[in-house]
Amino acid sequence: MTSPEPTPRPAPPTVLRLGTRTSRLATWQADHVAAELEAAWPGLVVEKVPFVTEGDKVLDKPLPEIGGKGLFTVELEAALGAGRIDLAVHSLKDLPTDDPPGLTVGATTRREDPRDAWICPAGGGVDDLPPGATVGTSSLRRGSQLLRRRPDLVIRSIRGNVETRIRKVKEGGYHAGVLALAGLSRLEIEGEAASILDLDTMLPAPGQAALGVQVRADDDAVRRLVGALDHAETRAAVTAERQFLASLGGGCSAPIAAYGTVENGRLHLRGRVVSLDGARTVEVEAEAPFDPHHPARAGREVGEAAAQDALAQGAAAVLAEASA
Ligand SMILES: NCc1[nH]cc(CCC(=O)O)c1CC(=O)O
Repeated sequence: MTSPEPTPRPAPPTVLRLGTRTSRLATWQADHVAAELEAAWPGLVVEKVPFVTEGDKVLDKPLPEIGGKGLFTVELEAALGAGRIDLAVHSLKDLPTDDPPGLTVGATTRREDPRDAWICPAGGGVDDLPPGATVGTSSLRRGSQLLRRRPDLVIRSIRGNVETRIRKVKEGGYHAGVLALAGLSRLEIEGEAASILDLDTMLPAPGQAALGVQVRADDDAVRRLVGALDHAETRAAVTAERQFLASLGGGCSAPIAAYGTVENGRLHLRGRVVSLDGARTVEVEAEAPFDPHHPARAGREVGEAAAQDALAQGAAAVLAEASA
């Protein structure tokens, strides 16, 4: 009996097509991933392919109203599935927790500062706003956490990319706004923040401040290349956060916050579900040993445990109100 010749490993492609949105933030993120890939794999060339998504086009409606998961991602995912691009770079928090068929997150890059920044021309923080002040945010997570601290505030939708939202607040339509600090630092405009919101006031969105590099699940060559950018501690933390969200049945627009950290060999998760009026909060914590070789395993376990705890404390009722 003759054993078959071993199949030679296909040579990695030397040119990768990277799909990205075209906002300044998305462009920075795409350039960052391209540079990291080219640094990790000498000889590799990454070409950017620009996309305009539904979320970029519809700017006159509040995000939760347009609804729909993957508002900023579906066009890229379709192109990736069809083989028109080899990888897609997203802000991980914009990426729905369920992988579309045939796609997977090949890398979660090292997370930056996950906190939210307070944009307020008058300076100060949440406690310094006058009674009844208006805050611009389209995020139910941000709006409900603000009302939890300051029930008198008026939350109003604000749309547009990072720079547009800062401009709208400065023009006086709102007393303040909330933006991810990571977005400001990538654009080198942290100076626009009046202050940074502490985690007790404003727990971040699952995946905030990490990038997700999406690839075809069966594309071993690209998975190997992109895998070099995967950061194990970030992978564990964001897997826990995204599992918490998924197990609670929430999408990116649900009033669900979560923040995972790895310290002293343990993965720790804080999760929070807040009613839209800020009156009811379910707060949970969970942890498990962190194994750098299987970071996602602990992540799923911790996220699921935290979600079950939240459900036992009535999270479903709090969320039902939000989706009604
Ligand atoms: N939904 C838009 C979006 N997606 C990711 C970021 C920030 C960067 C990040 O979290 O990685 C932002 C802007 C914001 O929330 O202020």
